[in-house]
Amino acid sequence: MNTNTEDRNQHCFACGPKNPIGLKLTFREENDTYVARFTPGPEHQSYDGVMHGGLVSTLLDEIMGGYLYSKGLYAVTAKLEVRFRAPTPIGRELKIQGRIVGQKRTMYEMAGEISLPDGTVTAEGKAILAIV
Ligand SMILES: CCCCCCCC(=O)SCCNC(=O)CCNC(=O)[C@H](O)C(C)(C)COP(=O)(O)OP(=O)(O)OC[C@H]1O[C@@H](n2cnc3c(N)ncnc32)[C@H](O)[C@@H]1OP(=O)(O)O
Repeated sequence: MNTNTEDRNQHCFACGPKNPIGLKLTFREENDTYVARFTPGPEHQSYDGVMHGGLVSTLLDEIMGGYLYSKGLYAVTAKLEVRFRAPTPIGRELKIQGRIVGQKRTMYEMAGEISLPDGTVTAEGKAILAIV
């Protein structure tokens, strides 16, 4: 683990600006929801034209964990559940959203969602994050 606080998380696969093969997500908060947008390319696919399910899970993991991190809470994912409702297509802008659902002591229950410009939800996430 990198102990240099200046450099910490700069190589995160999902959001690190210094990761040359990362997704380089950026975020904003809207009405108690964390939001990012990402357009997957051919390098992110599994079957032809469909985003890889592991990367769909990465987007959901990041939006939920990143939201807590943005609030100054350093959390790790203790549990992640993904429901793949529809194929997530390559080449269309995805809206990724995450929010806090509940909290018990150091455990946060989070929810996430990925949707297409027409509002179709392609994946939903539920996660338990542990503050460390
Ligand atoms: C910019 C940053 C954005 C980051 C977004 C991405 C985040 C990530 O992907 S982080 C990487 C993936 N995650 C990890 O590597 C985490 C690895 N796991 C761990 O570090 C530990 O297992 C950790 C911290 C989650 C829990 O460890 P520890 O505190 O020792 O707890 P543990 O002894 O397992 O459990 C204690 C209690 O916590 C609760 N708990 C632990 N895990 C869970 C869980 N998954 N669900 C519900 N409750 C849980 C339970 O009450 C448990 O008691 P019991 O075992 O009796 O049910």
